[in-house]
Amino acid sequence: MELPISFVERMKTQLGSAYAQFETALQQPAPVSIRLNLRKLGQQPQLPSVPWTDTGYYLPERPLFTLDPLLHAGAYYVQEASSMFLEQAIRQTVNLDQPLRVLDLCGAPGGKSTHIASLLSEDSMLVANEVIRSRATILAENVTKWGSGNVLVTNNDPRDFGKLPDFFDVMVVDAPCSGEGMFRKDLQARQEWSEENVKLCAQRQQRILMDVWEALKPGGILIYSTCTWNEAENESNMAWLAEQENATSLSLRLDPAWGVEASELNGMKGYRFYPHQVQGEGFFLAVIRKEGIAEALVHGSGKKKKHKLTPAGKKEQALVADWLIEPDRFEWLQHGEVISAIPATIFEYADQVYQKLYVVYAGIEVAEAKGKKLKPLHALALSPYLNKAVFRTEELDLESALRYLRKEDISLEGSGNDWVLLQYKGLPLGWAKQIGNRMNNYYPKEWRIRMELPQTLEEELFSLGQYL
Ligand SMILES: C[S@@+](CC[C@H](N)C(=O)[O-])C[C@H]1O[C@@H](n2cnc3c(N)ncnc32)[C@H](O)[C@@H]1O
Repeated sequence: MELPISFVERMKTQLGSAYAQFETALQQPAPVSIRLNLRKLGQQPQLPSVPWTDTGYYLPERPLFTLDPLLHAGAYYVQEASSMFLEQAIRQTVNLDQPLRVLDLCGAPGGKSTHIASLLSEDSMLVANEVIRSRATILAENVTKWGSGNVLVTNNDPRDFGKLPDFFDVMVVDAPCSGEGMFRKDLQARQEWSEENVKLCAQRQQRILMDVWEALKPGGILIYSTCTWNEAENESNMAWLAEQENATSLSLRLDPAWGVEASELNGMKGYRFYPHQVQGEGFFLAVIRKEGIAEALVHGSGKKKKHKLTPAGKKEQALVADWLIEPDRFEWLQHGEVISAIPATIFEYADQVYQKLYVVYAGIEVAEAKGKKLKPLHALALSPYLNKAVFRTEELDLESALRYLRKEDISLEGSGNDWVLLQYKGLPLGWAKQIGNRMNNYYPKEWRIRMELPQTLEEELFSLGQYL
């Protein structure tokens, strides 16, 4: 692997005698890891676990993930292991038992957003943001598959968050960076790297931090991370932030067996991941507290306010309410023909987000109402709040599941005129509609598997199911 010369020089200075081990590790294949969605999968797989998270596992090799229906069902997320350290940062510095408002500023494709969503209580709200429109769509897709009802996906520039001063209890800024930690996986990262680019990245990160700082509550927690090793984009940026603003660095407890390295610059602490010390890619994380006293969270002010979110019509609501388990936990909303549900406990805050930002997706999109016709939406199928009891459900084998996910015609015994929930290994994949003896495939076109199926389909090609 060809590494940029000035990168090598700098890493030699940074790592000293450990440089040779570091370079050897960079020649090895990157480990493959996944993080489970416990709302969907109860069992622990028979796989070695990622030590700093409760839900991360290493796989022996990189399988054909695309051909695992369980991935499309949102049962797990393919995520690089070091990044799962975010869980330690959150668990050790945030009280997760209280309702929180959390922002994941640089969210796409959704590794950290889905992880945060799994850690938060159901009364908390996560705003998963991505500035690039096409990437915000991918983020919304992954958040929808994950199925948490309390996430809003937004498509805004960091500076737009200034319109929500002192709003968030926790902010995660997983900043765009020079990507040195991805060198062994990503040829483009190696080719695009330059000292000049490192400087530009560091400046952009400072701008991003300044833009969102105002939206963090006094006493709130900012978690900053990158997948690069140079000091300019990491510790120096934290020290710079502490010079500009009233910010304190927080320490995390480390288990020495993890191999994570603690660093410090001007009193600002950071945590570094090197491939010769951990089973994961390059990563840096730091936790900062904005000084000041946070006010207690009160849900709703009691005053009548003009809301941007429109309640669903009583008639429509009555027709679809039993499509969710615990329908009373939700506020039912209508936007054009789409009826959706959002946890009542986050309604007021979600409305404030709608007033100020561009929301791409929110809560659970339940149904489309066209005149008297109601169509269940894909997000409902993927939501753990779906009330399966009110729908006809059919279990698919691997081949039919993959054909369904490719949006091909599938045939099932039956007749009538019914919405049918299709499942694989007990997990919903999406909807089909029986019309007479025909079955119409309602899998979202833009999400379909485009890859041709191999001649013989064996579960070992990959299904997480083989490890359960
Ligand atoms: C490291 S990636 C985020 C990965 C994501 N957090 C995850 O875990 O899946 C950084 C993201 O920042 C976005 N980004 C690029 N420029 C940005 C900017 N100026 N402000 C905010 N985000 C930006 C990129 O589009 C990219 O999605």
